[in-house]
This record gives sequence, structure tokens and C-alpha cells, in this order.
Amino acid sequence: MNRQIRVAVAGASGRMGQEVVKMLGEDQTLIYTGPLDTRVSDAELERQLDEMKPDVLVDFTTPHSVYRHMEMCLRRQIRPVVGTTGLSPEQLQDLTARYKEAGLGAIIAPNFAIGAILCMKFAAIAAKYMPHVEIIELHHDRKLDAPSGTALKTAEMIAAVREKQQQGHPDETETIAGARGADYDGFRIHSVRLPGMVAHQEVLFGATGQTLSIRHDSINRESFMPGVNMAIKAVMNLDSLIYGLEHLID
Ligand SMILES: NC(=O)C1=CN([C@@H]2O[C@H](COP(=O)(O)OP(=O)(O)OC[C@H]3O[C@@H](n4cnc5c(N)ncnc54)[C@H](OP(=O)(O)O)[C@@H]3O)[C@@H](O)[C@H]2O)C=CC1
Ligand SMILES: O=C(O)C1=N[C@H](C(=O)O)C[C@H](O)C1
Repeated sequence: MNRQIRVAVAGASGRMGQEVVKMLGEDQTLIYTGPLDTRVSDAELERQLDEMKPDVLVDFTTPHSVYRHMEMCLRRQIRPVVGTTGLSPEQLQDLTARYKEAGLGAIIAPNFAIGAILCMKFAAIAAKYMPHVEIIELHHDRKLDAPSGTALKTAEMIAAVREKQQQGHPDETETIAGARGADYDGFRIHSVRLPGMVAHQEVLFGATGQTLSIRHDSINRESFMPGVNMAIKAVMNLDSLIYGLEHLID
């Protein structure tokens, strides 16, 4: 058997972190080295890491803390597998360049559920033929960032293939600010936050006389675990940062 992979978890007590810890305990090829409490000084953080000696840090924390965690991983040559959303495009760009320069593997995936990856891919195919599109993402009301990382990634993949145009009536006005959602490259993203929701996304397309809806629903957080497990194993063989699980499954 290959050497077991040592895995620490930042955000271990959170909704996602708890599922990750459970998943690690069910896979004998992975060793859970423990929760990483990152709300401490750099020196204390490095002391914890020296003690645990993880190969991989799984991060499900907050948009405000994840950048620092990724910098710390770079310094300690630990490979991050990050589900935390809300990094800015500039932060992503900066981290991509620095991990490449260091030759260190890293994975940032806005969504680890296979169905969500397929939803993004199908949406990108459809957008080539049906360029009028709007994204509606729906989440629980404890979520900090809007729009979701998944919606942003979907929008990015759509924009890469869609014939660019500003949708809606040229004279449309909002009688209540925000009614038309966020503008991304000429199309709209709408964020719904309600208790009872987990993670859902619908991509709607319209053309003359027809519509197309592509929808994904995560009905629990176990749905993300096969993807997290796959990423932990894959990151050990990477020498740069990958943004999006779709790059691992083709
Ligand atoms: N990529 C994917 O497939 C998925 C991504 N996500 C993303 O994962 C992230 C976490 O989501 P979720 O588990 O629901 O959130 P939770 O709020 O349930 O958990 C967040 C965790 O982070 C910890 N935390 C809070 N502040 C800090 C900080 N400053 N430094 C370090 N740790 C901190 C919390 O600790 P404490 O409880 O002690 O405050 C908690 O353990 C979000 O960004 C979400 O969008 C979520 C689902 C799937
Ligand atoms: O906060 C969540 O719950 C989720 N966040 C991710 C996102 O922002 O896309 C992934 C999933 O949608 C659940």
C-alpha cells in the first residue's frame, strides 16, 4: 500500500468540517492528524503544524481567513485542498502564480459535488447555443458570501464560450435596487438565502419559443465528500494550483 496521507482540517467544527472528519475516519488510506485552530499567531500555527506534520490541509473556513491559510501552507510545503469560497479574483491569481513558482500542488474547488460540476459543464455547453442566460443560486441563510463560489465559477465558464451581449431591455430600470441581480459580463446572477436550503443552483436559458433549465441540488453535505476524498489524493501528485474539480475528472 502507498504511504498513508496525513490530513489536517481547518474549520473542523463547522458544517463541512464535521463531514470531512467523518469521511477521513472511514478511509484507511488517510490519517486525520487533527483540527487546526488557525485563530492564533503565526508562531503558534506553525507549532501546531510541526506537531501534526500533515501532508494536506483541508480548508472549510471563511472567506476572510482562507488566504492566510494558503500562504501558511506555501511556507510549510503543505498541500491545501480548499472548499472555502469567497477568495477574490486577485487573490486567486496571486496564489496560482506563487504555487506554480514553488512547484507545490494545491486544489481550490468552489464545489466538490459531481452533480454541481456537471451542472457547470452542461451550462457551458448550452451557453454556446443559447447565449441568453441567468443563474439562480439558492443556499442556507448562514452563508457568508454572495454570489456563491459555484455560481461565480459557472458564470466564468459560461462567459468563456458565450457570445458577449448585455441581456434584458436596453431601457430597463430597477424600481428597487438589486431587483435584476448581479451583472456578470452582461448576464445576471441571483442569490437566494433561506433556512431549510443546503446548496442549489439553476441555470436558465431562453431563446425564441423555448427555455432550458439545468438544475443541481445538494440535499446534504455528504454529497461533497467523494470529491473532497478524490482531491486529497490527487493533490499529492500536482505541482501547481488547480481551480475547479472539473480539471481532475476529464
Ligand atoms: N467547495 C464546496 O464544495 C463547499 C464549500 N463550502 C464553503 O466552505 C466554507 C465553510 O462552510 P460551512 O462549513 O458551511 O461553514 P461553517 O460556518 O459551518 O464552518 C466554518 C468553520 O470555520 C471556522 N472559522 C470561523 N472563522 C474562522 C477563522 N477566522 N479562522 C479559522 N477558522 C474559522 C469555524 O469555527 P467556529 O465554529 O469555532 O467558529 C467553523 O469551524 C464556506 O466558504 C462555504 O462556502 C461549503 C460547502 C461545500
Ligand atoms: O456555503 C455553502 O454551503 C456552499 N458553498 C459553496 C459555494 O459557495 O458555491 C459550495 C456549495 O454551493 C455550498
